[in-house]
Amino acid sequence: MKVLITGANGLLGQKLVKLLLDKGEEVIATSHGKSRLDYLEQSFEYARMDITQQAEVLEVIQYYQPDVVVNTAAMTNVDQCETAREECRQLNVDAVQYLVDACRLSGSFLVHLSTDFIFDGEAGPYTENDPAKPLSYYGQSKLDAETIVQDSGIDWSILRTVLVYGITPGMSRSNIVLWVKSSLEEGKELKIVDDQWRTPTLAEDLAMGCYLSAAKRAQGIFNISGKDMLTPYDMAMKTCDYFELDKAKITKVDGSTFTQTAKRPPKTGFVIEKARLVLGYEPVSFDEGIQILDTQVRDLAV
Ligand SMILES: NC(=O)C1=CN([C@@H]2O[C@H](COP(=O)(O)OP(=O)(O)OC[C@H]3O[C@@H](n4cnc5c(N)ncnc54)[C@H](OP(=O)(O)O)[C@@H]3O)[C@@H](O)[C@H]2O)C=CC1
Ligand SMILES: Cc1cn([C@H]2C[C@H](O)[C@@H](COP(=O)(O)OP(=O)(O)O[C@H]3O[C@@H](C)C(=O)[C@@H](O)[C@H]3O)O2)c(=O)[nH]c1=O
Repeated sequence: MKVLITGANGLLGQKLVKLLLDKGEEVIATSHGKSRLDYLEQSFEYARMDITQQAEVLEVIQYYQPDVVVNTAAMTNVDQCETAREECRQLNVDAVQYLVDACRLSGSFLVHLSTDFIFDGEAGPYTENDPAKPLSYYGQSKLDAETIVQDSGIDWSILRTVLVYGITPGMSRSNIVLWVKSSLEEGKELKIVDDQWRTPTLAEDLAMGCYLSAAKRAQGIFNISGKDMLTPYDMAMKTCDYFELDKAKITKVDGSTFTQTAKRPPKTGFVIEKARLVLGYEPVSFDEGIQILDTQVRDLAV
């Protein structure tokens, strides 16, 4: 199948390009900047596509006529979304309408990425049928995008995920395992919350979820996350254990002392039985995920 990926320079984007190439699929990687994928050995197309530019979206998708479009691109800095709301809306909502309209013309199946932050975190872990009630503007933007996709009349799947971790070259943002590891290696002290609950997701598992839903053209909403319910403090302790870092540098705090611009849902996490049953999705444990990440850190350090 011919798959066009938006935001292909991102954490999920890079993992998905690699996975699809390893599977022998035809890949059109796109993003709004220049490619950060030239380390990959296999050949694939790269095209600039700023998804906030409607004409560009239409032109690129009409030109390539992909079987599947995977929309990974988004404004993913939750605190920045709270203050830069217009920019967040343009990228996380308006652009999704442009992608839907283009997919309708090309007949492409759309795989759209969404988040646990559409929930208020009062009743986690969540299934695909639970009512959404976002607390942040980021969460609201991702929920509005889901509505656009669900009301589109095209063929689509929405993959919701949680706290993605992993490593790729040229990352535009960090993630919990990496910033805990690098902060402690630099001798910094950390305050880490123990009152938020997540099912953290290895980027490779999320990429596999995208591949499975695309290959099966599986219609509907699927929870694609890790399987361990942990707090950020638990994750930090596990990171310290694995990388033999100094736990004394980490202070356990809660939301009363650790304030973030955007309100976080306290307990999310996903029930992933539907993805297991319909897609054959099976994630690694958080401990296995750290091991996988470590081998990649070593490879990148070489
Ligand atoms: N990371 C997480 O913890 C979670 C992520 N998700 C969702 O998963 C998806 C992927 O997340 P993740 O890979 O971590 O995100 P990243 O932030 O790593 O990647 C997003 C990519 O989108 C690109 N981008 C930004 N603006 C545009 C634009 N105008 N046109 C095209 N591309 C653009 C960015 O480019 P550049 O690198 O140049 O800035 C970036 O590479 C997102 O939809 C996110 O909402 C859901 C739950 C958790
Ligand atoms: C930086 C920092 C974070 N934390 C906690 C807060 C947070 O819950 C957790 C992860 O921190 P972050 O700010 O990276 O995570 P956050 O922005 O909450 O990550 C979110 O990203 C978007 C894209 C999503 O869709 C969500 O699913 C979720 O993954 O670690 C601390 O406890 N101490 C710290 O110093």
